[in-house]
Amino acid sequence: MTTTPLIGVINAGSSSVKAAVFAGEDRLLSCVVEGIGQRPAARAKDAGGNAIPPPALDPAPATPGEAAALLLPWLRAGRPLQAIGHRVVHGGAHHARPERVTPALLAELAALVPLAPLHEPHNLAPIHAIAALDPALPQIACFDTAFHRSMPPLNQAFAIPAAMEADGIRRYGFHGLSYEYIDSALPAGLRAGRVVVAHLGNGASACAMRAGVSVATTMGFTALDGLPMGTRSGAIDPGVVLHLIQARGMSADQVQDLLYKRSGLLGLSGGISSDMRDLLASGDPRAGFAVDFFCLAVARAIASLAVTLGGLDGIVFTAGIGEHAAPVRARVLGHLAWLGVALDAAANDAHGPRITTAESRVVALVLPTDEERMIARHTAALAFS
Ligand SMILES: Nc1ncnc2c1ncn2[C@@H]1O[C@H](COP(=O)(O)OP(=O)(O)O)[C@@H](O)[C@H]1O
Ligand SMILES: CC(=O)OP(=O)(O)O
Ligand SMILES: [Mg+2]
Repeated sequence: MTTTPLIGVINAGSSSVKAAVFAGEDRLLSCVVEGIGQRPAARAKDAGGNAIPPPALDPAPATPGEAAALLLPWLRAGRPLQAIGHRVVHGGAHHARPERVTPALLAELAALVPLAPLHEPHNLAPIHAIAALDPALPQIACFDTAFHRSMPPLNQAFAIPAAMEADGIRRYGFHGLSYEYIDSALPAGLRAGRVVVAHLGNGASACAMRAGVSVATTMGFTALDGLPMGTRSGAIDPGVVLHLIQARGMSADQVQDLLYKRSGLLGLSGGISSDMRDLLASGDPRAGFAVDFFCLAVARAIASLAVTLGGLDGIVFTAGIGEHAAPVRARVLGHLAWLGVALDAAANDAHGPRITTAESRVVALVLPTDEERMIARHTAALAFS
């Protein structure tokens, strides 16, 4: 009798680490560690969604890499995992699909750390920890950039000297595992249509896709471009960066810290919070300004991405803010009413899945993303094919 292999998954994001065990499409258990670097807290669920004791966070992890190392023994307790899949945010120009981890691959990925300073080190740390503990256990790296390698050259280029693109300075795009999962969860009729997916979490981006293929996306060479995020600026006039260095005497490290860690919702709100929950609950006008800025930026991105598709049939909201923040969705869609988007307010308050009226020309949906399931699918396909 053959048994379905058990696959462990580690998904280190910028503000959280999610981990899970899958047997085929069955999610046996999952855990999320949030508040890393501040007040870390863990929650865990069994296959039925019931709370189970999470791993002890002792010592308290200061980075997602440290949290992932604590999660590993918990994932493996009494369970012989046959492979582990990891989200690796940046795969660079040469990795268009998931790959088995080898020392050569790890050396190549280490060179990409400066392009994803909030993610790549934390993605690679657990891979190294597991390789040291159990060198025979197959590990699979699943790249957030891979899904976007299909984008047409026009949507990958920056308007800089062409030779620089050949040297790798181009739009890579991120959140690809999330977009790929959402594609698999779209209703069949919409899947063939012109769809913009808004992945709005602590990191946020949007992607124009059609028939399972990424056409254009808001994030760029790094996960700093595009929409404003929890603490990242999103798109900003590059002249500001030059000014900060040349006229204000800031070092490159100081500018990096400013744009990655002190900007976005946190910066716009005057330091109130990077968390959309806090901003929506706050009566402070600076929090309201940050929320307004975010909603308008998302709506502008959706309209701009619709151009790359030649029109728009569907909008999907996903990730922490997209799945849970009804007021944000309502405001974004309000800005897009002129495109023929008619919000169903009651359905939106109930978190969908469909949040537009039957008459709406464009359908809007709320679909929970599942990057871990996508990683498990890729890992099983690659490790046991
Ligand atoms: N109920 C909610 N209302 C508004 N925002 C929420 C809610 N739940 C979660 N969020 C937002 O989602 C973000 C986390 O999203 P998630 O996709 O889990 O992040 P990550 O980028 O770490 O994977 C939080 O920073 C928070 O702002
Ligand atoms: C790429 C990225 O920004 O990821 P996250 O949303 O997990 O921070
Ligand atoms: Mg995420």
